This record gives sequence, C-alpha cells and structure tokens, in this order.
Amino acid sequence: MIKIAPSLLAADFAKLGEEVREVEAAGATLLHIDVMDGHFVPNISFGSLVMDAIKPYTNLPLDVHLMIENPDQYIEQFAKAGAEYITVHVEACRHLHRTIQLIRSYGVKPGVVLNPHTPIETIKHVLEDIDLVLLMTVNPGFGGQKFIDSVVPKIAELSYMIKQRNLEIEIEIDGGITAETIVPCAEAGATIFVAGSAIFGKEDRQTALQSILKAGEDAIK
Ligand SMILES: O=C(CO)[C@@H](O)[C@H](O)COP(=O)(O)O
Repeated sequence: MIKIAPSLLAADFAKLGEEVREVEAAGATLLHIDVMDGHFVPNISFGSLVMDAIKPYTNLPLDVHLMIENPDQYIEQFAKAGAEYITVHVEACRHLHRTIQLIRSYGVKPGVVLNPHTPIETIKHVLEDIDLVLLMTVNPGFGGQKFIDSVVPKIAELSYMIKQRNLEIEIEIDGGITAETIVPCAEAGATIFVAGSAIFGKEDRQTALQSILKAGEDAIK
C-alpha cells in the first residue's frame, strides 16, 4: 500500500490549520513534520509547539523527522506532543540503539533516517528494533530540491534485507518526490512518500496528491 505524507515545511505557515485540513481531505495518510535545528542541517524550521497548534485541525498520525543534533534531549517533548513516529538521523546519533529504546519507551514508533551517502550497513544491527527507515533522496535542510536518483538501488537493497529477515518495516522516501520520481522508488519497495512542494506548492492539493498516489499505486500493480 502506498502512503503519502505531505511535508509541513512547504505549507503556508500563516494558515497551517487550513493547510493541514486540506491535505487530510485530499487523501494524506500521515503528516510529515520537519524539525530542523540549524546545526545538523543548515536551516531552522519549527518545534513541538507547532504540533500542539495543528493537532486540533487533524486526525492524521504525525510523522516527526528530527534533523537535529542531540535528539535524545528532545524526544520526550515530541512524544508528548503526540508523535506517531519519531525518526532520528543515524549520522546524528552516537548511541543509536539507546535513542531507539528511548523513543519506544514513550510508546512512539521509532525510525531511523539515512542521508543519501550513508550506507544501509549502518543500520543493519538495529533493524529488529525499528518500525520505519527513512531514506533521504535529497540532502536534508530544504524543500524543493532535485531528487537524487542514485538512492534508488539503496531502496531495493534495504527492501531485500527487510524481506530476508521477515520484518515489518516501512520504507519511507523524502526529497524531490513527484508523480514521476515516486515510480522507481515504489518499484524498489518503498511504501511511504514524503512530498512537500509537489503538494503544498500546487493550487489544487487534491489533484496533486492523488496524482502522486496513483502513480505510486500503478507502479506496484
Ligand atoms: O526533510 C526534508 C528536507 O530536509 C523534506 O521533507 C522536504 O521538505 C521535502 O520537500 P520536497 O523535496 O518534497 O519539496
């Protein structure tokens, strides 16, 4: 099943409640929350207060992507703000297994994120402990960047590893997702797709989201 997670980073911050309602009505499965600290990535976005603000406007599960140094310090705060998933970058975690356990201890589903250059080998010893792997198809920090297609073989590699071990782990893809780029990613085994500018950047969010979803579904028929 293909799931679309619109990225809040590309929404109109002056009317976030309406924006969130609109993508939920358009068929989103999750809402992707991009948290950036200006250290791990060269940009600053928002924190858990924004989650508190949008919660009354949506029933969508919140998929929190922490692009921050020292995530352990903030996990409790995002868990209490209602995260369904919290994903942390393998590149930002000195004790990745401990961080995963910390996320799980709050009843939140843990996930790990890999930058485009980071090999799958870095997470092979924690796969049994997580619910989701997020593969970046851009360098994190900004919306609207070009999809890096050399990540596609990594999706297939991860999908194979998950199947070999009989695990139930979602593969999520983030960066430059459109109705075209979703196709090779879905074929390679990804199931959740983050899309920012390809949805919030369009006047008609319903048509934009549905065309990406349909392209992904057609690719795995
Ligand atoms: O995490 C990030 C960027 O760091 C992403 O979630 C982007 O916000 C996706 O935006 P588009 O590439 O879809 O415009």
